[in-house]
Amino acid sequence: MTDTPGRPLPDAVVIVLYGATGDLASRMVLPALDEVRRRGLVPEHWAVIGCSTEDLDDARFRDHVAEAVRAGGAGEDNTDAGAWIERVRYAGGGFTEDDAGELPQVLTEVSQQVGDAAGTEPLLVHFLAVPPGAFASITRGLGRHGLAEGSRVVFEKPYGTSLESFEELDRDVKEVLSEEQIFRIDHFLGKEGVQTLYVLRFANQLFGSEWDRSSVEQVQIDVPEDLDVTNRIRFYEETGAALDMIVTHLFQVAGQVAMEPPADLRDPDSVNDARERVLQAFRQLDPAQDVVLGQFEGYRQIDGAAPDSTTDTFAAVRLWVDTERWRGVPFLLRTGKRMATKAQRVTLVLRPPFGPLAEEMDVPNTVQIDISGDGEVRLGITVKTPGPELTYSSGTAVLELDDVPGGEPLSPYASLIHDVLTGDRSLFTTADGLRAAFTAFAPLQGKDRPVPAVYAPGSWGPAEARELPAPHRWMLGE
Ligand SMILES: NC(=O)C1=CN([C@@H]2O[C@H](COP(=O)(O)OP(=O)(O)OC[C@H]3O[C@@H](n4cnc5c(N)ncnc54)[C@H](OP(=O)(O)O)[C@@H]3O)[C@@H](O)[C@H]2O)C=CC1
Ligand SMILES: O=C1O[C@H](COP(=O)(O)O)[C@@H](O)[C@H](O)[C@H]1O
Repeated sequence: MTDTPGRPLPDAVVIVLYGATGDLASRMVLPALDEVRRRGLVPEHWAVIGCSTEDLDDARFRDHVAEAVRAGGAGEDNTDAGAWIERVRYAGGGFTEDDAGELPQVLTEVSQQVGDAAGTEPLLVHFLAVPPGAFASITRGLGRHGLAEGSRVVFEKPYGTSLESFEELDRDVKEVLSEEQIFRIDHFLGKEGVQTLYVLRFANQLFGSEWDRSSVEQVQIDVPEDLDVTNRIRFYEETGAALDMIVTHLFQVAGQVAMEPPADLRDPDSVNDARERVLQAFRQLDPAQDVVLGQFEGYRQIDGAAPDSTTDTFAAVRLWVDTERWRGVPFLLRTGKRMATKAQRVTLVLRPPFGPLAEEMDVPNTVQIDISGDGEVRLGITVKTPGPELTYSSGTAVLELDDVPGGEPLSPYASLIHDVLTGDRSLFTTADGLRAAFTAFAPLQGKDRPVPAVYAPGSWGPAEARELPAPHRWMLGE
């Protein structure tokens, strides 16, 4: 078992996974539960209960878990997974305020077993991998059926889709839970590359001393995807790229880049506070100057899309962070579906050097952090071209994080689940942070929202988006 320094795992835990047969639970959460188990990041005494609407028995649900874990890529030698899966229980009938289904009975049995074995009452974790429309009803149910007290509750995204719906949901949730019990997931914050951002900055004077407007000309947070949306068209028609990615993931990553130094990096509240506080300095987006939306050609022909749909499948924005550190430095955020490539990169574009070479450098230095997969740090630097002449070449030095001695990257969901178990809230969004994010984003949900420009599938999005990073280009392409 591995505790976060200063943050022990509880002696015993029971995790209830709501929506246990759904897509997210099957593809992400169940494999991540096995990952934390394999890595020794769960207490000795732990159990999982799946809760969903489907009519299954324990045996059939265990088959489902085994298949999810196998498909999640645990590897051929994951033979001991059977031991925990054999203890998994299933509670059918769903769970709402009015009808708790089979859960109370199953939970009583499992808590008793785990508690007896551990000699202490287990911590109860509720993981809500259910459609957002069910968040409020399940939370009220936790209160009404006596399952809220002392528990931790994980909410999937989106926790609200506008400032108003966020406030309404948060009001409902807070009638039952305190802020300290609430863990709002943004899985981008669990990525190794995103977590390395502040360590890179605060542990290395080389970067820490330059992490402001005196050295950084612009910040790019670029997440192009080549994915299609055909299999998620209902969700996509209601959401679009900006709401799905910008106000959620990319704003949080921007907060991670832009935050002021936390008082104590080992204190989750202090880290969380620093990141979420800077969101309050995000200026409201200006749709006329700073936003380009796009829709890929052919989107409206997808079965399920409205023939006159104005849903955005691409969004690029120029965000301004009104703090002393970042005043005047554009944060350029871009994402879209069916683009030329799939990548996830944060780039700090540095100002030209002072001194004798200032006029000669036409390729800017960059600090790049790849936040996909296990993460990578890349330094775009200029060196003397080896040879007899004094000429210059730009190159990239790459550090893959899984090559770091002792490094064994965790997937984002495994990392965040471990944090829930230890009660570390540093990588979870707060109500104040989300309020600030939705406030900055609100102009994109009003009458001034731009009409999406059409772009060719497989491209870098609408041509208009090329202007946003001027005088530079999007570092990943076009
Ligand atoms: N899928 C993904 O890639 C991602 C999903 N998310 C978020 O994860 C959450 C789940 O999404 P996803 O897995 O795709 O959705 P799914 O529809 O695939 O799964 C949700 C499951 O929850 C069940 N459910 C609904 N209400 C209840 C209830 N009251 N009690 C117990 N179970 C219930 C549903 O049953 P039934 O079908 O019978 O209603 C369904 O099995 C959403 O908040 C989504 O926004 C976030 C990021 C990515
Ligand atoms: O939440 C979401 O994230 C994915 C990208 O996630 P990643 O695991 O590939 O980093 C995105 O494709 C999806 O539209 C969005 O809902």
